[in-house]
Amino acid sequence: MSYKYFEEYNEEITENMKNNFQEIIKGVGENPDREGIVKTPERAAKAMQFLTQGYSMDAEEILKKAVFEESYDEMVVVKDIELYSLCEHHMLPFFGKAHIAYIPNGKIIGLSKLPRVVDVFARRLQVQERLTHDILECLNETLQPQGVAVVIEAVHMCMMMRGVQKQNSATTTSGFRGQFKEIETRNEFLKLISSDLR
Ligand SMILES: Nc1nc2c(ncn2[C@@H]2O[C@H](COP(=O)(O)OP(=O)(O)OP(=O)(O)O)[C@@H](O)[C@H]2O)c(=O)[nH]1
Ligand SMILES: [Zn+2]
Repeated sequence: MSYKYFEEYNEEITENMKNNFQEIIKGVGENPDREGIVKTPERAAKAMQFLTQGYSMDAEEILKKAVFEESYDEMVVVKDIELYSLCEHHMLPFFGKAHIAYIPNGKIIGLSKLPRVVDVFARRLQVQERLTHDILECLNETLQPQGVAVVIEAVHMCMMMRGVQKQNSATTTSGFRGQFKEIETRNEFLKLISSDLR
């Protein structure tokens, strides 16, 4: 994945976060001056900014750059869009796949913009439900399609590495607007995302 829209780390934020990560390193009982760790606060500060870069992105701006007038009015499905996010409760990763479909209403969107919109909202502190909803509403408002659907399947490290420590449970969330409220359209979408075709 390339991040054309993430240009530079903010020096002041990096410095502040660096100091905080130094405290965390001390807190876990490590020596912050140990050779392998001495640069870790800065690396972690930069990693955290990368992982939350969605706050400085505007999804509608990204989408608007690639909206084309077109009379195609069948379902468009982009499935298996990998996503990485941080849960807002523990700041631990959750990750998985998003599947998106829409039925155009005179306008289509450049295909790459759908994964970009997923990243804009995933690269924040999130819960899976809100992530699903954010993507859905953004596409609905920007494209005003005949219908839009989003399904996200993800696993949460906060449920795997700690807490209940369940390694095999995955969470599915979904949202449907417009024609996808109709069972036949919804089923067609669900069938398409469960096929093995790539
Ligand atoms: N609905 C939802 N819950 C989430 C998500 N990510 C993490 N959580 C949950 O957020 C909840 C926070 O609950 P708390 O009881 O405040 O925190 P906790 O004591 O760390 O909870 P445990 O994880 O059960 O140990 C937990 O149930 C997590 O599983 C998410 O994306 N959606
Ligand atoms: Zn969590």
